[in-house]
Amino acid sequence: MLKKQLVLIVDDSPTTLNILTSCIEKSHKVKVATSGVECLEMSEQLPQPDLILLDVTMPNMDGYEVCELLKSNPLTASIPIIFVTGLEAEEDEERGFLIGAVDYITKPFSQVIVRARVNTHLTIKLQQDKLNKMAFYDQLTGLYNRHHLMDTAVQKVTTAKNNASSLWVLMIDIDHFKMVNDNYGHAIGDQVLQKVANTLQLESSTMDLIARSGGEEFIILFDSCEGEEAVNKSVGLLDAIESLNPNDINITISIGMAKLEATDKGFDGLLKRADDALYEAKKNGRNRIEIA
Ligand SMILES: Nc1nc2c(ncn2[C@@H]2O[C@H](COP(=O)(O)OP(=O)(O)OP(=O)(O)O)[C@@H](O)[C@H]2O)c(=O)[nH]1
Repeated sequence: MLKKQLVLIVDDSPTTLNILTSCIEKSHKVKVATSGVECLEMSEQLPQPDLILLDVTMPNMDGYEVCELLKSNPLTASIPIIFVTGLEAEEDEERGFLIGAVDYITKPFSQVIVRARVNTHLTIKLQQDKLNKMAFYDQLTGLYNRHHLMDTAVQKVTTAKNNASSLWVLMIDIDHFKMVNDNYGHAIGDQVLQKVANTLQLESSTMDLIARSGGEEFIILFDSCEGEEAVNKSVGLLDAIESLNPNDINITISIGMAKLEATDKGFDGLLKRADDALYEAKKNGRNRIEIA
């Protein structure tokens, strides 16, 4: 069964809150906020709302200001907002759309219309979330995919160069993975990939960016991490996989590491050095780390 989506209703009038809640609470989860400040706080809290019904005229901070703040915050920018308001002039409605609302409902409202519009925008949000998931994440392991990693890596290179901070790239490849498929079958191979991915994620810090770049290959970016620390972290990954024994199969990985240099113009050269180092690690016997 589909998980119920969450709607945050924001209004300083308890009567309006009650009517709107009764309109939609049968089909959706509902939370309420009675001020703009409360709305901003609740919008960042997990689980985040899938949709916000926002009153315009409220004391202290009006709905337009709340909407602008939500849209300028990367954590809340993608939450759709419907204004529900007594202001019915065309300029008011235009202003609502111009600052990023997806819809505008004027009071007194029809419950049927509110329900229909809420359902429409929740459906769009659900589809948008699914598309984002497919665009950014690897289906088998749940890690980021190569496409997302490449986009993010370019930004990280720019940030590291501007701040003169360090950035490391690790290319990781499971050793002799073809034998796992050949000996145990593709389905077990998939389970091994999932367990390796999970371990790499658990062993890394939340700041590290981990992606499955294809097949049995992974890429990790270490941000603001100096040489000795980066090497220690890589050794930790190597050891964790060696002792994992997924499905009672002895698995090891090889790692190629490279550090961003002042001469690097973008991410490609850095990635190529990590790839060359990985090739050396394979050539020199596997289950080992080589640094470019
Ligand atoms: N089960 C499974 N296997 C995959 C997947 N993607 C790629 N592979 C397999 O991964 C294997 C990679 O084999 P190779 O490139 O020869 O490398 P290897 O056997 O790991 O050998 P080295 O890298 O040299 O240590 C191939 O058998 C691919 O079919 C996947 O999503 N699931």
